[in-house]
Amino acid sequence: MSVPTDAPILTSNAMRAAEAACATGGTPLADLMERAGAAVADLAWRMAAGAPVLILCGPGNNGGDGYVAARRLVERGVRVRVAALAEPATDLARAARDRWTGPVEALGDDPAPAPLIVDALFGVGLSRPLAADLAARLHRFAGRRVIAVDVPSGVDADGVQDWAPPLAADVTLALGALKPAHVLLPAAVCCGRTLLASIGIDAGRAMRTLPRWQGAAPDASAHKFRRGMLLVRAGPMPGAAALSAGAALRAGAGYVVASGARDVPFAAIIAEEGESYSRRLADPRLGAAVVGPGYPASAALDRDVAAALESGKPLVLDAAAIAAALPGLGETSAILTPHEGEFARAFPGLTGSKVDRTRAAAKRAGAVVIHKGADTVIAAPDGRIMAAWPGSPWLATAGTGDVLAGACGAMLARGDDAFDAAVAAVGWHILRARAIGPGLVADDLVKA
Ligand SMILES: NC(=O)C1=CN([C@@H]2O[C@H](COP(=O)(O)OP(=O)(O)OC[C@H]3O[C@@H](n4cnc5c(N)ncnc54)[C@H](OP(=O)(O)O)[C@@H]3O)[C@@H](O)[C@H]2O)[C@@H](O)CC1
Ligand SMILES: [K+]
Repeated sequence: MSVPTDAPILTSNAMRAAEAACATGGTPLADLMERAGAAVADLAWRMAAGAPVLILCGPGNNGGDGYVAARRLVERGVRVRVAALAEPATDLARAARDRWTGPVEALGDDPAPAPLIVDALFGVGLSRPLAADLAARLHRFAGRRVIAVDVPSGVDADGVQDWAPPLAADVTLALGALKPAHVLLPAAVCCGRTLLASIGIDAGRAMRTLPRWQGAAPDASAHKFRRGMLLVRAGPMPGAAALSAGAALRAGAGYVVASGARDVPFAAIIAEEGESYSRRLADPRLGAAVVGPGYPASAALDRDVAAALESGKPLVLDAAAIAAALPGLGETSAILTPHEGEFARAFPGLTGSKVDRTRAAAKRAGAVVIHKGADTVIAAPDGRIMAAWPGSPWLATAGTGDVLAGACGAMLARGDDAFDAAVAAVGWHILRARAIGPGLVADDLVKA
């Protein structure tokens, strides 16, 4: 499973607007469909490696792409069958159908398979779940190699509904831009490897996939305070704060103080017990503070969060500290790192896809939100969105959230914009997890 890095993502409405803008700009929609079909044909030609191909065409423009691909494949000498679910229902799809001169089978009850199936039944126009009888017909192709055109038919491209597609894809070719379904569970796993054919659409940069993480080396004149001084506050489970502090050092912070922690992973971390927390918060060299790892809701947490807010420093707020801080967050530059349960408690009443909900939460809080999970989404209050699918399945283990909070702190402490800091921290976290791989425990992310 993979998606292209730093690639645009559009909802189906935004996709239609981008299409319309293309048409207004002088590129007829038929040209877009021709480019889409050609890209599908090119991929199918490579994947088929000489074997026959069966193209399943739906009634809309997704089916239109299928007819174009069929014509292009035959031009390249591939044996192609086309099976249609219904007559084309759009002018564009009809025109594409008319230019396909081969036979069109009905997609009946017992369709003969082929080594490679191209699923061009439904794309962003799906408006309801697939009928059970169609799903049963498609199940018969299970085990064949499948290319999904734009999205696997049956998934909600916007990622709002969790409809399951009957036929998961080996490769999904997204057209124009990725859609939320390519980067959100449960649909993302059904897409297999997602590729993008940009087909000349201007998709903008507001919503994207994570860029490849490139840790810039500190500049030659860097010293420890310029690289960022971070304060991590420990609660009743100080091991969590120790992980955060260790991660912050690993992620590039120059100087890390763990207030209230005893056993820290590196001698370079200043572990302080006693009453120095407020004094440390007032240190003019301090770049950022982390509160929340290993710190359940309590009066003590409320006091520590209030002191952190009072300091005016950029903050990373994790776990119970998120709900504790929200009422007083104001203009504070902050990164909030909730997992699904914490998100639901901190931001009740939000609807839509994980992208929609995270965007709304960031706006409501006036802070950057990292909505953690296997399909992590990062949102800024100004509408920027970054999707981190696929992360690493090995990150689903205790303590990795504490590590992420520390990495966020390191990036914030060096003066990054909060969204850029969150993106860099998530990228760093995933890259390290992938490098370690099977059997990862959170300590490895810090120590390895
Ligand atoms: N974006 C771009 O730039 C480009 C986009 N292109 C392509 O166009 C695709 C979008 O095309 P699209 O809008 O025509 O919708 P599409 O997904 O083919 O389906 C709509 C049809 O399905 C029907 N229908 C819906 N649900 C159903 C159900 N459960 N069961 C049965 N029927 C159902 C629906 O009928 P209705 O809902 O009215 O009953 C309608 O007839 C896009 O994904 C990409 O592949 C490229 O060609 C070029 C450039
Ligand atoms: K499809």
